[in-house]
Amino acid sequence: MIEMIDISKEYKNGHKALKNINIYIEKGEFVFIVGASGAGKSTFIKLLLKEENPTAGKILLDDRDITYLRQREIPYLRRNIGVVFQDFRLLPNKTVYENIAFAMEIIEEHPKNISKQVPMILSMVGLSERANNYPDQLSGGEQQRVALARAIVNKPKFLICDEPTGNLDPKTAQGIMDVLYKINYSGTTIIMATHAKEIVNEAKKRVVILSNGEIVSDQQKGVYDHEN
Ligand SMILES: Nc1ncnc2c1ncn2[C@@H]1O[C@H](COP(=O)(O)OP(=O)(O)OP(=O)(O)O)[C@@H](O)[C@H]1O
Repeated sequence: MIEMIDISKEYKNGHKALKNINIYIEKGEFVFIVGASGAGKSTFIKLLLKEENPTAGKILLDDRDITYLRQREIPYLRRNIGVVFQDFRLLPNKTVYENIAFAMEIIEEHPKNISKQVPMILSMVGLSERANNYPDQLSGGEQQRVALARAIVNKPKFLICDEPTGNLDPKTAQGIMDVLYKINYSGTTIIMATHAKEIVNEAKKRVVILSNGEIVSDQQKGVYDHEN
């Protein structure tokens, strides 16, 4: 589970990006975080990834207080949280296989596990045929599948996605969503920040709406029908 208790974030320039956020995300949930540009979605995600610290409140991850972590405690978090961004962020000089394997190498997985796990994940995201291609030889949708494979190869409990379909056409985006639903079905908790109304409204999942740094709606099988 992830829990935020009375979380606020004020940036150094005095801007209050999040105000008194209270949210509890159960293991296995799929949660959309939506809201207009500037509503605080990226800040919410940065707090979970420990890229920013809150100015008030508490964050719990599986009952462990992660509000303030020391540098040496961050790897604990990174093993539990996979992450995917709008712009894929693949390593251009590594093949698809190597990009995914690299995520396992940095946590010092045994080479035997790597050579077993990477082909399995590639098959799960439908990219077995592309293992030896480089990122610039792939379509946007394929690159995002590689990013997804890399994010889940170490079996994190949580997958955080920041606009994962933002650079993709609707059909390709739907393909990415299908992979995300499959990952969620296998037990991974997913938190996805997005502007993609159609995807949110079709999904019938939990929808949390942020507006000016506050949660203004939090509904199971929710919809995102606000203007902008
Ligand atoms: N490092 C920063 N310093 C000061 N203000 C910031 C910083 N990062 C974000 N903000 C401000 O905080 C508010 C929330 O920003 P955030 O990036 O979380 O919004 P968002 O909902 O993700 O927007 P978008 O959909 O455009 O990515 C905005 O008004 C933004 O200008």
